[in-house]
Amino acid sequence: MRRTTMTQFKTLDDADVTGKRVLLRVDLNVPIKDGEVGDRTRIERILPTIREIADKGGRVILLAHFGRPKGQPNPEMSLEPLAPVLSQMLGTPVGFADDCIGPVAAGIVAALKDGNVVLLENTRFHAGEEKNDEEFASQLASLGDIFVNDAFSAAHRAHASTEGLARHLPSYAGRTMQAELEALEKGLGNPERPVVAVVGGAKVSTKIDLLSNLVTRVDALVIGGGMANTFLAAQGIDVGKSLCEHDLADTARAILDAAKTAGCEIVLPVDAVVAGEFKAGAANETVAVGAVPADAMILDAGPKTVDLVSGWLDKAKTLVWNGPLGAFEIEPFDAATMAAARHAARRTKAGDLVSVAGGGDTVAALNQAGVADDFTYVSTAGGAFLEWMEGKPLPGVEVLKA
Ligand SMILES: Nc1ncnc2c1ncn2[C@@H]1O[C@H](COP(=O)(O)OP(=O)(O)O)[C@@H](O)[C@H]1O
Ligand SMILES: O=C(OP(=O)(O)O)[C@H](O)COP(=O)(O)O
Repeated sequence: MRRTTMTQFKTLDDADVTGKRVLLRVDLNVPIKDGEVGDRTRIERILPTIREIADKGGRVILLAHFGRPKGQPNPEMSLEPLAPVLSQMLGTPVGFADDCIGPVAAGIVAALKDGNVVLLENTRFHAGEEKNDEEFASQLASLGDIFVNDAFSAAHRAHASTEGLARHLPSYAGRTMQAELEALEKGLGNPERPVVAVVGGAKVSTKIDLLSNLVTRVDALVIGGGMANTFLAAQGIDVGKSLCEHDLADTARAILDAAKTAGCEIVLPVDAVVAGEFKAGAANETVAVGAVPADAMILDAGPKTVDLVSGWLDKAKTLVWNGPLGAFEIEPFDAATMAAARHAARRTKAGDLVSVAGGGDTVAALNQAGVADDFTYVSTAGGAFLEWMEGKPLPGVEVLKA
């Protein structure tokens, strides 16, 4: 189906971290529910790298983004609440600096002792992060002696803390970065057909372009969640107030054409659970996709769609899944995602399916269904995982090879 040769970058095995200031890029873009961290998988996965560096006497300076604050400080997207969570999970104090560059960051880094850990504020509070600005990258670089990237799930972004920084400092892959690439290669390097991809979720504009390539690599593509609404609308179906990117209608139609050319079956919802508000327990009804009321929004796939998806999961030998089929965080709109997760898990346990799923919310959904351990592999990455599958070079990985 793809792919690159295995890892040609340096790892922590090659790094001398003792007494060094180690800028460690991690992905703390975790689901937050009622002000609390929901699913902790992304944090759990970075603990071994943090511990290894700290145990070897390195000074760990954590860099991460949260949400999409568009280059401006935004208290709602502060990483500060993550510091006590990290501290509790690591079993060691984790300091916090409320800026990732400048005197505040420099001061807290200068005070670090060997084995200490500090978290710096959201890198995306500076416009230079997403622009991969040289000056911003060099300001980050001035805080460290070496750079370790353990954020595979952000490796598809050519940002200052995922890509630019690696051109300023000696750079290494962290243990999670290494493990993700090895596991994906093992699970999907040479997949058994039919390969069925399921793509849902809410990040429509950033993921839709990937689909035109994905359809050339898989036998069927199930489109669900918010992503499906854009495709339904592109076919002239009224989706009411649903999450939908109407200006991507042409892109959606081009993907449908590309799928036809490639012989990839596209599976779209045939029915939907709709509600007037995005709220747990909101009054809802199940309707055919052609009958969504103008003042309602699609929040889940309906039972006929669930049957359709199950049928494709039965045909599949390999499943690649990113993005939930509905707003699974709020009941009862979790039904389709839970049903598909459990169905795929059953087939995997029976030895009939290789199932690889990824994405912050997708992992949370699998944990909510209680089946994450039954999947062949669960990646922390969503968009990066899909881009890896397409064979697209990931900037955050490529720069480590340079
Ligand atoms: N029909 C829908 N309407 C609104 N939001 C949806 C819908 N279906 C799924 N979602 C939302 O998609 C989000 C996950 O999307 P995304 O970030 O793309 O996935 P991942 O993090 O797994 O890559 C969830 O918060 C979920 O509530
Ligand atoms: O959560 C992430 O991606 P994902 O939702 O595709 O898994 C990563 O942290 C990247 O975030 P971004 O899509 O805002 O660049």
